[in-house]
Amino acid sequence: MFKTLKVDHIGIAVKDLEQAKKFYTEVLGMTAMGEEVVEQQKVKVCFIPCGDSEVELLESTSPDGPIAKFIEKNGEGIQHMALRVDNIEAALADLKAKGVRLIDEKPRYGAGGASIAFVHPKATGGILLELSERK
Ligand SMILES: C[C@H](C(=O)O)C(=O)SCCNC(=O)CCNC(=O)[C@H](O)C(C)(C)COP(=O)(O)OP(=O)(O)OC[C@H]1O[C@@H](n2cnc3c(N)ncnc32)[C@H](O)[C@@H]1OP(=O)(O)O
Ligand SMILES: [Co+2]
Repeated sequence: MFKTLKVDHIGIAVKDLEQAKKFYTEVLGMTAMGEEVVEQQKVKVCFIPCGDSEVELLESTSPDGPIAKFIEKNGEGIQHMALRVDNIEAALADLKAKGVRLIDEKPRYGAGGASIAFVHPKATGGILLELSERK
């Protein structure tokens, strides 16, 4: 069994992280945390905490990365939603047993050392869903 605990973050695809950050810090007065490059996902990310959740700004590090492809097709905007789960292995096994279309059958490295896995938008009613377990 697994539990879905909260909205961990909302992932926003941006062309220029530095530029995008300014709205949240200068206009909204939020505090941006450090940046991290997640090679496997071909992204540079920056988290901006907001209460119990976070805004995740994502800039592609490669023209063939998922964020670059998303922006090419849709322009900048919300690219995924991440839900925090207490046990990602159990969650993936449960969703697989229910026949849910998974992008990742095994957890992968996520920013800040999280274990993450993506569920296909076709299985969720149109949202790219990230499951995230933080130790
Ligand atoms: C590291 C950090 C972290 O938090 O730790 C992250 O978040 S990394 C975040 C970046 N990494 C990821 O996003 C990895 C998971 N993403 C992926 O594997 C891929 O982006 C993907 C499989 C969702 C889509 O790949 P693709 O663009 O080549 O596929 P297609 O363009 O053919 O899209 C297939 C169908 O899904 C829809 N679709 C594609 N992307 C999205 C999206 N972000 N939200 C909602 N729907 C989407 C398309 O409109 C299409 O629907 P229709 O057929 O009706 O037109
Ligand atoms: Co994310």
